[in-house]
Amino acid sequence: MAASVDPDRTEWDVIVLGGAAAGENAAQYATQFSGLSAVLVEAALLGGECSYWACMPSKGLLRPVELRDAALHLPGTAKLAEAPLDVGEVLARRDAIVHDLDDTSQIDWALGAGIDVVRGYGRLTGERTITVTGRDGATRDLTARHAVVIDTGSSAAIPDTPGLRDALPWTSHDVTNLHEVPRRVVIIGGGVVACEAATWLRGLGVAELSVVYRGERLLPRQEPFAGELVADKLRADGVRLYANGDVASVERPDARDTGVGLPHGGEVRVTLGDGTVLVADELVVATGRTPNTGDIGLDAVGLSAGGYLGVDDRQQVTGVDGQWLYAIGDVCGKALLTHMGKYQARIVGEVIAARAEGREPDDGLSTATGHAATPQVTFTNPEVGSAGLTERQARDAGIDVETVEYDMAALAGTYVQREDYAGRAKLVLDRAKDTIVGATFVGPGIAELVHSATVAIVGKVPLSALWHAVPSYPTVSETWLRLHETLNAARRSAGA
Ligand SMILES: Cc1cc2nc3c(=O)[nH]c(=O)nc-3n(C[C@H](O)[C@H](O)[C@H](O)COP(=O)(O)OP(=O)(O)OC[C@H]3O[C@@H](n4cnc5c(N)ncnc54)[C@H](O)[C@@H]3O)c2cc1C
Ligand SMILES: NC(=O)c1ccc[n+]([C@@H]2O[C@H](COP(=O)([O-])OP(=O)(O)OC[C@H]3O[C@@H](n4cnc5c(N)ncnc54)[C@H](O)[C@@H]3O)[C@@H](O)[C@H]2O)c1
Repeated sequence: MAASVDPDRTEWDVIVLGGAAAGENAAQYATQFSGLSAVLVEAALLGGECSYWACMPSKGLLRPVELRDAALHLPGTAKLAEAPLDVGEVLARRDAIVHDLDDTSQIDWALGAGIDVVRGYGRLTGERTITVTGRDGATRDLTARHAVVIDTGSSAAIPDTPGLRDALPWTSHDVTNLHEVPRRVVIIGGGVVACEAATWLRGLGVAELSVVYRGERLLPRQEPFAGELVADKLRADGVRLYANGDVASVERPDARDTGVGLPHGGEVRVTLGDGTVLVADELVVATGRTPNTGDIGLDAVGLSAGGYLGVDDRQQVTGVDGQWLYAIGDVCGKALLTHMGKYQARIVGEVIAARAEGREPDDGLSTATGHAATPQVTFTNPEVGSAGLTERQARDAGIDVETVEYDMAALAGTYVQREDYAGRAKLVLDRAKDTIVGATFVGPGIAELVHSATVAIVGKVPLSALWHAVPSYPTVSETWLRLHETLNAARRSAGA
């Protein structure tokens, strides 16, 4: 189908509400071999959070910080790295990475792929129908012949702490698109966003940085040692960590909306539950996400607004008859990660194409297998990479668990990287099947190691077969060999 942006067109085979990367993939997979037509309805920038406000700018800010830290800890480059980062250049590269918040290249991609784009805010109005409101307030009614896919994503959640909203704190949008580096910053939250943001803010020169979070540990969804190793490094870099830190109130007398990434007013005072007062020039809220389902017309199709959308393994929304409504990405709450949203999109696109032809999709068109191995890399220093289940999750799932851990600092492959390498690996095994159900690696430069674990988990490769997968010397992948040897030794001594 030729691309068109015909302003009078009202009907397509597939409507995707929300044009993030996942939505783009769903439209592509639904149309590419089927002859179906699709339109993306996008209220802001085509490409969504990841391209402009999340994954891409954050990784662009983290890379120079990581590189300088690695150089500082290697004889021969340490002196070269003593100079602080060139903040102007780092921010300019970040701006290039987010295309100066211009989505022309993504629009060109969509139209080139034969996918239409309608700009505006869409709401369901009934079965397979959406009303889009443009920036000028004009409305347009769209109908889908076969399917509607919801990809409206999520937004930063702001807790109901007294004074917090009125203080106009930075969210992930501001901290990834910062234009000034404040001298003193308080971050509320201890998850992925907080830990990554603390890493780049300190690296870019924030002089006083405090992180206040609920619970004992950073990165609470990971194996406990992950948060501990990240905390050790943040502390060593001068970041103050407030575990079990409840924020009682926030005061900022002259909060002002100065624009994205600029300080939103003057000094801010953050009072913790134990009476500690932290004074800063900016406050960052990183306490989780809220699905964007509050105002997308869910009541028109019999669903409640505000929560995550329940879906089955074909990403079809549960509680709606007729096999026409699907949801992908953050909005379905399965895994708030770009690559998992795009995986769901690939499956959903093919499911829609099959059903449009009148056939039920084959069993392989299910997101169950991929989700059982969900990989994630947190780009802190050290990096935290994981796939599948933690030990806790595996035990809760009733699996007969066996675990093995290894200190990655003992590898030749990590010693050549830096003298002070600190890292740890852990495998979670299903004892009965002798297969891996979870893996965690923590250390500088482990990001690319994660996919080997994902392959082992998805392929259900027995350990006896993995033993013959020989890692190159001297690489970080030799972690696999040492984990095998450690496990064999433990099994032998248990047997003896
Ligand atoms: C700081 C940060 C860093 C991150 N880093 C990573 C990372 O490194 N790797 C990773 O895998 N994940 C990362 N994530 C998570 C990742 O950004 C999200 O999982 C991903 O963006 C979710 O994509 P999505 O498809 O759900 O939609 P979103 O990216 O949330 O986009 C939804 C789109 O829908 C549009 N929209 C919403 N409602 C409507 C409507 N009613 N009508 C029309 N359009 C609408 C919005 O304008 C938006 O463009 C990060 C998140 C944050 C906050
Ligand atoms: N590299 C990546 O893959 C990457 C990077 C960033 C974000 N993400 C995704 O984005 C999602 C959102 O990340 P996030 O860090 O915002 O959320 P999160 O749910 O991962 O972490 C929230 C943190 O805030 C703490 N918290 C919650 N309420 C609090 C309060 N009132 N006071 C103090 N602490 C409080 C929690 O204890 C937790 O530590 C994650 O699920 C993650 O998958 C991924």
